[in-house]
Amino acid sequence: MGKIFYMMGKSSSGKDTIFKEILKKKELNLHQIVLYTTRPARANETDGVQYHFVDEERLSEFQDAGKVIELRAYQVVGGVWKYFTVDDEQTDLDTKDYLAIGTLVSYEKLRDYYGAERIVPIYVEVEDGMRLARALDRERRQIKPNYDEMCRRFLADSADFSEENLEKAGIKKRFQNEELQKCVEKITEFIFQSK
Ligand SMILES: Nc1ncnc2c1ncn2[C@@H]1O[C@H](COP(=O)(O)OP(=O)(O)OP(=O)(O)O)[C@@H](O)[C@H]1O
Repeated sequence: MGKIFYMMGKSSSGKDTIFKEILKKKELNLHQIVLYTTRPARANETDGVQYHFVDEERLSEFQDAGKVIELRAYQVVGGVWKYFTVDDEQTDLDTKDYLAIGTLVSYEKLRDYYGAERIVPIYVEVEDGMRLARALDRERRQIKPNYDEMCRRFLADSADFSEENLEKAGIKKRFQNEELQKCVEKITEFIFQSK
């Protein structure tokens, strides 16, 4: 039986970094779930790689077919961009295991859709002060740092990943990301055991 290993954590907890490291481990044989979005592709993006870029009409077709597992909509200047997970032919849980990143809410939706035995949460945690310092370091390296947005995300994630919400979602196991390689090794071992 295939499983979806679902990585979550507050902003700058290191999800993206760990995700890439885990995918490099060929022995785990994990596949990616490519999300869908209605936002236009950026110049350096390729359809089917970062996202499947689709229009509202295609989204409606997926919705009518009951294939949209979770959807998030963001108001942006000039419209609304939607990001969503589709139960399409790329996800073959009979034979393959997957690695994905998401929010606590999207985790719960996938779990309700596929069943708890198929979705394994991987919650990454870093002490708040260290996490904020990493977020600031990362932001400083941007060509146009956006400190307002960094602070907004930091505060929003405190609420989204509150102890109460983690408890409600049934998240018990936590992986501390103090030292990257140690954390990656622990998660790799955990995935092997959970397969
Ligand atoms: N163990 C670690 N030690 C030091 N720095 C780390 C460690 N893990 C990640 N980082 C750094 O912390 C920053 C945040 O990591 P990353 O972008 O992977 O976080 P994220 O959880 O994906 O954040 P977001 O949700 O905001 O995109 C990056 O600059 C990354 O290089």
